[in-house]
Amino acid sequence: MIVKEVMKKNLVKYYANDCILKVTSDVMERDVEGGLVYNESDELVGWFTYKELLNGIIQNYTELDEVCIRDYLLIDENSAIKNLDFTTYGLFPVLNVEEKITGFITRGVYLNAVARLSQIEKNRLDAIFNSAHNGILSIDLEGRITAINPPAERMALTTKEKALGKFLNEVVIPSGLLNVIRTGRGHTEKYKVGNRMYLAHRSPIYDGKSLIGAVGVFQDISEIEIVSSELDSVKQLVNEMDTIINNSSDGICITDTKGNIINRNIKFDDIYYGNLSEEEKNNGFHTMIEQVVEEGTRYNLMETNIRNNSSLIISAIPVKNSDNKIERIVVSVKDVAEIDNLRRELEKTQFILKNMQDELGEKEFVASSQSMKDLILKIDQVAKVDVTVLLTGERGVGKNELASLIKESSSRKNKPFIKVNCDAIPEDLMEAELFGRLNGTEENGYAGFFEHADGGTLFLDEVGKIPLHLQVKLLKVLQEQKVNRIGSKESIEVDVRIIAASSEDLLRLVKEGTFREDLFYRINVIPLEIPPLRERLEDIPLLIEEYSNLFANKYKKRIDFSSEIIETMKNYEWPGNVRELINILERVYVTSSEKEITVESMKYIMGEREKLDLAHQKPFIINKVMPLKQAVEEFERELIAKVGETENSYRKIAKILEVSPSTVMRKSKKLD
Ligand SMILES: Nc1ncnc2c1ncn2[C@@H]1O[C@H](COP(=O)(O)OP(=O)(O)OP(=O)(O)O)[C@@H](O)[C@H]1O
Repeated sequence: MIVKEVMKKNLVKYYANDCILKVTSDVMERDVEGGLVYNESDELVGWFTYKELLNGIIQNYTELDEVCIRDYLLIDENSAIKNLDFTTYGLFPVLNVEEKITGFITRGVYLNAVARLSQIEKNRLDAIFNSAHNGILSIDLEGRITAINPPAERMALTTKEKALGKFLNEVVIPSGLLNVIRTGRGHTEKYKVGNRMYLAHRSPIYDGKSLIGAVGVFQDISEIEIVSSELDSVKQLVNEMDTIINNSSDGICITDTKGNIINRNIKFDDIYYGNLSEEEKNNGFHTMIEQVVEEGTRYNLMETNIRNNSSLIISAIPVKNSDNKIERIVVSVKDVAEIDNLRRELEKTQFILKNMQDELGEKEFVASSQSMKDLILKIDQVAKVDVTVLLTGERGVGKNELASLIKESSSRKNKPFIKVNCDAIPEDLMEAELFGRLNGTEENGYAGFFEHADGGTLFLDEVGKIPLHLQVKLLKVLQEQKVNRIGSKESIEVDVRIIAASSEDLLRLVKEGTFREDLFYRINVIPLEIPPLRERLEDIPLLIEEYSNLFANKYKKRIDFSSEIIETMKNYEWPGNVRELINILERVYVTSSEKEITVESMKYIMGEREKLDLAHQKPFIINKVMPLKQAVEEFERELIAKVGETENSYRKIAKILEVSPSTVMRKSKKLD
């Protein structure tokens, strides 16, 4: 508000010689509180108010000149009202921009204007007070409520009418405001009422230097608290996600729908980027992202890892928001080499476990013939010495059994015993299986059988099946007792006792050039030949007894074998040696419903086995309904068993069935 808006316009000019009484009645009539005084030349000489006129009347002065105040201060009509100071002057003459006197302003006019200003200000503050989102409540020094706005009314479940003038404690529970009165200091506090959370800022109210009350501003922060705790859980989630992403063994990358990378882990750089040229790094990715965005579904891709020739499985998965719109794409890259390694490790462990389980078998080793007794004696002697033993003999004579006996009688009895059937391992995998592989990084590599057998015994069954190019490496390992994993220059020391076995004549293989002579002499330190079963017929009755007990237990029935039967069995050739004898006994137990087997039935069963060639032409018969998976497994079982009856190695069976030897081995194990 400025002077121009409230001043009295200069309507009447009073002169110094004007009569006081006349001027008084004129001023009263026009209700103007005072006026300006001029001389005869119309120049301003002073001013007066009621006070001066009254004083003149009391003093019996006659002319205005005697009471007017000649000291004056001219003010600009655009001056702010609030800047005027009426302590020295009772009236200010007012000048316009042209410096002409246009009126005056008196104390009364000024006070009126200030009162109006105050009212406006008060209304404004009231409006703010009442429309503030936060609750505001003030008290006086006694603790009585002096003001409360609608949000505070709602928080305190009261009304302004009820609350005003009441003691604070009668209206609200937290009484922190009284502390402010007591200490004169403000504070901030968080508190809970019911299930709502509040934040209070409490401050003292001072009038100049003296404390006159306290005001509290209360904010309902329940929603903020919820949002903040949600934010905390989101932060926690982000942390967890980061930990998962950064520690994943797969490469993970998160992009927006344009393929811009938002987050990716080190593995992703390692597996995926390591595989790309600079140019591919820039745009190889985008084609896949575009496809996912266009089709809205997962996209899978298989690429070759140029560094280790293994396969990379790349998947791009869309992440949709609640409106089913794609927001992000998660790309994961998996190096199949790692899965392969794990699978190999698993197979190896299963293999080792199986060996151990075999070890735990209940059956007794039968050696009643003189030749076998002599052999056991020799084994007992050589077992104690850490020399390489070569066990030879036809298939099924018991080479595996004797290898176990050697290990059992040796000082390495409680150390690892790894049996490796060299005939069962595909040629291209054999090197890695025996000696291990480095495969880029330390954790990607895996140990071979030599490392697994460290400190113990390694049984190399069908050693003649090791291909020529690996025989050099094997010889080196045997001589130096050190292995180098494929791809590694570092040698690993191993302390392994070797037992080798072969059903083929190794000397013949040496002559044929498929087995190295130096390796032959290296493993042929202690040769032990196991005679075929037909040359140690004395073992047959005991073997029958041993395995008959075993099957009686397994099939929960007992079948008696008469001396006639035993004689019949002694007359058989046993081309498959002890393994064949066990198979025939089991067949008797499975097929016979009688307590005693007749010579005819026995001959028939043994004769059946001689006619195995014919069995190849026998059709497979489905005689009951079963799940397809089981049927397929049974079919596989039949098929492998049929071929197995004529072929004595996994490799030969595999060749006929046109699968890999490891498949045959795996399936036969499964069928066991
Ligand atoms: N003297 C024995 N006493 C008890 N069981 C025996 C005896 N000899 C062999 N067997 C059993 O006969 C089966 C074949 O034996 P083993 O596997 O040791 O023969 P192998 O000569 O190693 O055969 P392959 O050359 O096919 O590997 C096994 O079940 C084994 O337990």
